[in-house]
Amino acid sequence: MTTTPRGIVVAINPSAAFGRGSAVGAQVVSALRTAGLEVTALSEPSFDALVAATRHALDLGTSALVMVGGDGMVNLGANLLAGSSIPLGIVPSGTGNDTARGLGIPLDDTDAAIAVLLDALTRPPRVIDAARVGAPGGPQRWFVGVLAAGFDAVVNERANLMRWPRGRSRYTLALLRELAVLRPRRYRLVLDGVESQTDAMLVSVGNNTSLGGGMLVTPNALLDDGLLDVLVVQPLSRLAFLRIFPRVFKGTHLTDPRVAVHRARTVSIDSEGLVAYADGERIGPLPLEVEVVPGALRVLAP
Ligand SMILES: Nc1ncnc2c1ncn2[C@@H]1O[C@H](COP(=O)(O)OP(=O)(O)OP(=O)(O)O)[C@@H](O)[C@H]1O
Repeated sequence: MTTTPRGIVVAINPSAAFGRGSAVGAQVVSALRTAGLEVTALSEPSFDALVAATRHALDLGTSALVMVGGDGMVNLGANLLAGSSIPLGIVPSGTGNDTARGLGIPLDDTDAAIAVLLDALTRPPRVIDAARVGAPGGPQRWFVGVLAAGFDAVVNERANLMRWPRGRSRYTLALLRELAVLRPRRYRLVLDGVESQTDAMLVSVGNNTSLGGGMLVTPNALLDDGLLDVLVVQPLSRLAFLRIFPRVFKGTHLTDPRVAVHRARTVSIDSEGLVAYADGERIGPLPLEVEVVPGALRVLAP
């Protein structure tokens, strides 16, 4: 199939939010066609097939790439488009949708998200930062939202290993299981070249504000300030951790003296036996190096 530069590519994750993505995808394609756009709709049986199909469609030329899915799909879009002039659109249909949330795209109203997308297509795209992450000397990949390298990453790894239950309760169950064995970990952090060793419960690196479906770990992060917000939560008893944890949903945990946020352009993180996640996707074991690239991404957002 050919795509004229005026055309738009829509990549759909049919399995997003445990199957919601398929219906949302059809709705998006139909609405964009009704609005007069030439749409190349891509939905494949596997993630790898979708990556290949999307790459091919981008090679043929497009005026925008719209991802229908959750943060994992946005992460794919960012990895395909960072550094290019093609804008990334998002119609959220995932579980967490934290990138869309931070960009101000409607989350639970597909018609409203489509209206925002169509409106954004009439204006120059918004320019935001993206972050590059990789093992020292290894290949790098992009993320837009938050990199988790503490207790939250441990919960994510645990939830991914579970086959049951479906939906968000999987994360709740994983959270409860990991809370039972909660302990601080020793970290080596290098922020803009300044090294420190610290014990911490949570270390997150935010380009955006939230992860896990609205947990505002780095509530003051700005998508266009050329900086990363690095959250460090000092060792806490299980009880103290449980008291602070609900406050993360409102971002009010920052007032606790055991919680600090540092700002940096480059961050290296190391801690033994930890696997990091970014945009909800598994990145890999620490050590990792993160670097913000100002203005790397164009997005179709309010
Ligand atoms: N057919 C498919 N097409 C695309 N992705 C797929 C497919 N099947 C499974 N996936 C998986 O879906 C993941 C991305 O999911 P996505 O982020 O879109 O939704 P989610 O996980 O429900 O939401 P969120 O990431 O916001 O919590 C990919 O990592 C990929 O492995």
